[in-house]
Amino acid sequence: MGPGAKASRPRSAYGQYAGTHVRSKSHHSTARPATSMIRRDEDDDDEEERDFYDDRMEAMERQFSAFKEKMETDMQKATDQKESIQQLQSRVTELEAIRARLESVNRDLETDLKDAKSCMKTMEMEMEMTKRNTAFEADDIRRKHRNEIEDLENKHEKATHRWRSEKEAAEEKVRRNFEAQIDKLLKEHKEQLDGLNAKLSKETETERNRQLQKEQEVEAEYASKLRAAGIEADAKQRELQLVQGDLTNVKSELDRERALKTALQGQLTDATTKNLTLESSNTAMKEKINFLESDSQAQSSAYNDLHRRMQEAIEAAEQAHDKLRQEETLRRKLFNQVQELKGNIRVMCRVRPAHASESDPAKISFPDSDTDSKEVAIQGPEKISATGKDITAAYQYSFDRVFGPASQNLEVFDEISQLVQSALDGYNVCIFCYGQTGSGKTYTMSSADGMIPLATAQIYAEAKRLEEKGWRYKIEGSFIEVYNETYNDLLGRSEDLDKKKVEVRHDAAKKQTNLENTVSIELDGPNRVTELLKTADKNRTVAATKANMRSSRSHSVFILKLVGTNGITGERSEGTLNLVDLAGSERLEHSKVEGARLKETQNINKSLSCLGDVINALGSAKEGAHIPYRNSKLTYLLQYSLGGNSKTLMFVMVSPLQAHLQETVTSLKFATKVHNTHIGTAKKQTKTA
Ligand SMILES: Nc1ncnc2c1ncn2[C@@H]1O[C@H](COP(=O)(O)OP(=O)(O)OP(=O)(O)O)[C@@H](O)[C@H]1O
Repeated sequence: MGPGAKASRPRSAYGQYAGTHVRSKSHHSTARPATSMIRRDEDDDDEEERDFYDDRMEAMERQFSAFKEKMETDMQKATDQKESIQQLQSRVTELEAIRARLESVNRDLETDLKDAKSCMKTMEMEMEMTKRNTAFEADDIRRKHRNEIEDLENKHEKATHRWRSEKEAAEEKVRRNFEAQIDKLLKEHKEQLDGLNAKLSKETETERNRQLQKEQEVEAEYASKLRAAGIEADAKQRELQLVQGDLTNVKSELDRERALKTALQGQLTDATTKNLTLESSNTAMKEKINFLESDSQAQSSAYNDLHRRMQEAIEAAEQAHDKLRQEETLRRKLFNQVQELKGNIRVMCRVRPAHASESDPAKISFPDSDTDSKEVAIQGPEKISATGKDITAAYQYSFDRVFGPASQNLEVFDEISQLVQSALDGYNVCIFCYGQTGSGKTYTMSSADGMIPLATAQIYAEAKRLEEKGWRYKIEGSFIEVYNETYNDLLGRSEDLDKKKVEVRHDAAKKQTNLENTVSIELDGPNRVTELLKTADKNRTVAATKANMRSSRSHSVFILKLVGTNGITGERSEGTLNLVDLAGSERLEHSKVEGARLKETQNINKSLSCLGDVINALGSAKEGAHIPYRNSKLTYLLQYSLGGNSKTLMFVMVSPLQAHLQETVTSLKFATKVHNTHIGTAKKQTKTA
């Protein structure tokens, strides 16, 4: 910097140092010659300049040391920060390691959770199975008890019968003994009586003789005494008084004798009375014997009468049986007429109860539950229009019968028991449950007190009752699953599921369906049904592990073939009872599923819509018109159980939840369509041999 710039240089830039400035260098300056003013001025300028530079240097040094100090402090700080960064980095590394460890633990836990969940699922399934098995076992035990009670009752009846015949034999024996005893007693009594009579007459005779002898002796004595007295009267006057005294004595003795005689006569009278009493008791005894003899005659005549009346009763019973048989035939005819009047396709609706865990129930009401129980009303979600009006949609449906959430399976069965009776009478009957997954189809059909166990129990009881009317029934059961448009035998080996080809053949002439490659079990006792259901359930469980939710995605058809023959009237009837648990009816959108699930969904939608088509065609078609049974495996299997020659009942099952409202309305609409269908008259499969 030049000296010229000095005047304009702002010192204020260094002003901060000005107050503290120590001019040590300026004092150190050499003395200037006082002779030359110019030179002195120049020296002054130099000095000033030097001062200035000194000041600057000092300031710079101070700045430098301050800067150095600051640098050192900053360096220190930087070192500290580096250290703390390093510490933080090592902490971060530690935390990273912990996080990695925790993540792996988390992954392990998730795997465990998954395992536990699948374990829980398996356990739930096992529990369900155990529950069902327990229910079936309870049924077994109940039936076993019932059989045991029947056995005991039979035994009791036999024992009573034996006891009665033993009692009769014992009575007969006692009667005979009694008669023999009476005979013996009478004999003894007669002998006694004869002995007594003989003894009495002998005693009487002896006594009479003794009296007579005594009288004669007394008379002889008296006569001799009289004679002696008469002879001696004259001679012995004085002796007269003695004799008179003697006479008095004799008289008194005579009186005594007479009294004795009277006493003896009294005794004789007594003996005669006794004899008479004995004779009268003898007569009474004889009368009694006669009475007893006449009683046994009366008894044998009563027996003959009874025998005759029994024969008459047997004949009357035979006639009554004949009449009963005729009435049974008439009953079947009338029963069928009633069924026809009710229509050959009936629709009933059942709303299941909500579980404790289910909230948000739909608004479902039963307007005529106190009277006919045929209506169900559903209210849609609440909506208010732009003008503020309540425009909540309300739907009302009417069916042959509506069951509310409180209804029990037994109550439901009451309504279908007539159709089960029809199957025994030779009709083809098809009862199916329709509704979305979880709406209660399986509960209604296959639970321990569901339609399948109750229907088979009724069939057994009814078949037994009809035995006395000459009917003998052969009952055969099969259980078929329709999954992905293929048939599976639920009574076959579980290894054969989805492998063994089950064939369905129709005999158009006999209007019968025959299954090939399937196991059909002859149900010769109620326990066999339980076994059958257990096998089917086991196979369904195996199938469920192959495809999740398979039971909801497949149709199951329980088929009972009932062939009855009447040995007396020569009648024969062949009926079939089909109990169908349909796959869940909810319409899954194809776009939302893929792969195996898509195929399942397509097949379910196809078979359910085919069922609707078949019912629709049956309702509208003329005789002989084409019915599209072949369009799905389900309708093909049920060909002869849907339509002209059969009676059909559809249960539309309804979930009580608001979340399922849309599906509920769809199901109820479908059911209404079916309800409005009128199918032709059913024909009974009866032949006369
Ligand atoms: N009437 C009822 N009373 C009591 N519980 C019922 C009733 N109906 C159904 N449930 C219960 O509701 C649940 C679903 O019923 P269920 O399994 O029968 O439905 P689903 O329609 O057969 O379903 P999926 O199509 O999956 O087979 C089950 O836990 C069942 O026990």
